[in-house]
Amino acid sequence: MSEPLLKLDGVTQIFQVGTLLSKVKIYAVRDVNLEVGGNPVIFTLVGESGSGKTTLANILLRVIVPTEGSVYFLGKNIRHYRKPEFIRLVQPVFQNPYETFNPLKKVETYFHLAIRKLQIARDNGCTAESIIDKALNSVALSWEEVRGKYLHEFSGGQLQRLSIARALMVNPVLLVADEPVSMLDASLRIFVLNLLRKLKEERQLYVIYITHDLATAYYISDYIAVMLRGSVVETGPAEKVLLDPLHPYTVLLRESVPNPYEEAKEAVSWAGGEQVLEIEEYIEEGCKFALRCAHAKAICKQKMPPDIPVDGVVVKCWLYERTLGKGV
Ligand SMILES: Nc1ncnc2c1ncn2[C@@H]1O[C@H](COP(=O)(O)OP(=O)(O)OP(=O)(O)O)[C@@H](O)[C@H]1O
Repeated sequence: MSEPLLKLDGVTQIFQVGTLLSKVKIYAVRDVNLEVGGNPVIFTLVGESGSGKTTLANILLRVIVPTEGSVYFLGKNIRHYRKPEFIRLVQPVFQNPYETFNPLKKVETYFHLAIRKLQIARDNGCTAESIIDKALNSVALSWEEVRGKYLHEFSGGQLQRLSIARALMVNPVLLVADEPVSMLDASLRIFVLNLLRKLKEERQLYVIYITHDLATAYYISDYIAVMLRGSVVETGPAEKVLLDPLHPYTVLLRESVPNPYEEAKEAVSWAGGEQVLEIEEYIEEGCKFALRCAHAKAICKQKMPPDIPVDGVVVKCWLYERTLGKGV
């Protein structure tokens, strides 16, 4: 693949918040530059509440057109894909599987609808049931187990597998999974995470995994991008970023997880405990961590650091400016 699968170039999303009399612009996502490519990977966006993960997911899924910047899929701006073409390439998996399916309709209705809308069976010369069965088998379910049943007849874990199966029916290249396991209990969480890994290996599927949970991020990710108040502060191979973090914010996060080898068992308490939206951190021009960082210098509060490559990782921090050959 010559072009990266996914490339984000200066992606920025500004929202207006506040009342009519005191409106402020916040950067929900700010100047995000990322590339996902090479062999199929699970690329995780991890961040506390309000860090911009869902906004970025919505941009990747074309639900939102970013205020600035562009997203390229296989070298082509995602805005230039026709809708059916884009749907076949990129599929979402949402947090709450109970909201994916209407309780008054049989779950199979959604599978048949997708087949009809996207003309999947006709293109492949297969029957609808065989396509549904194949997608269900990928998530360890079968047509027999699903036929004629309604939402209340499935567990949360089964429903999340069903929503993954529905996404798989079009044989997408990329899944954008926004907090897909946060509403499941621990054993089901591991099952669904392992399933995503299996799908990556067996179906050559790329996955953007979005989570606030550092432990599951460590468990599943090949690459990781740590988000804070709309900015990606550190990105690179997951082991490197999580075990040997460079950005002071990632260091703080890492210290807040008792033991990363406790695979996805522990709920992560974010640094600083309960998150309070610090509106100043969204609005300020400088680094989003400057107000809380022990290493902050004058420049940190004034100017957003650039993306600085350091030893296979990219870090947005003035501490590493010297590696750009300028000296701090
Ligand atoms: N439509 C909107 N209008 C105004 N502000 C918004 C809108 N959508 C998101 N925001 C704000 O943008 C910021 C980022 O929100 P976003 O939902 O992307 O973060 P998140 O990391 O996904 O958080 P969570 O994990 O809580 O869902 C937040 O301050 C949020 O309040």
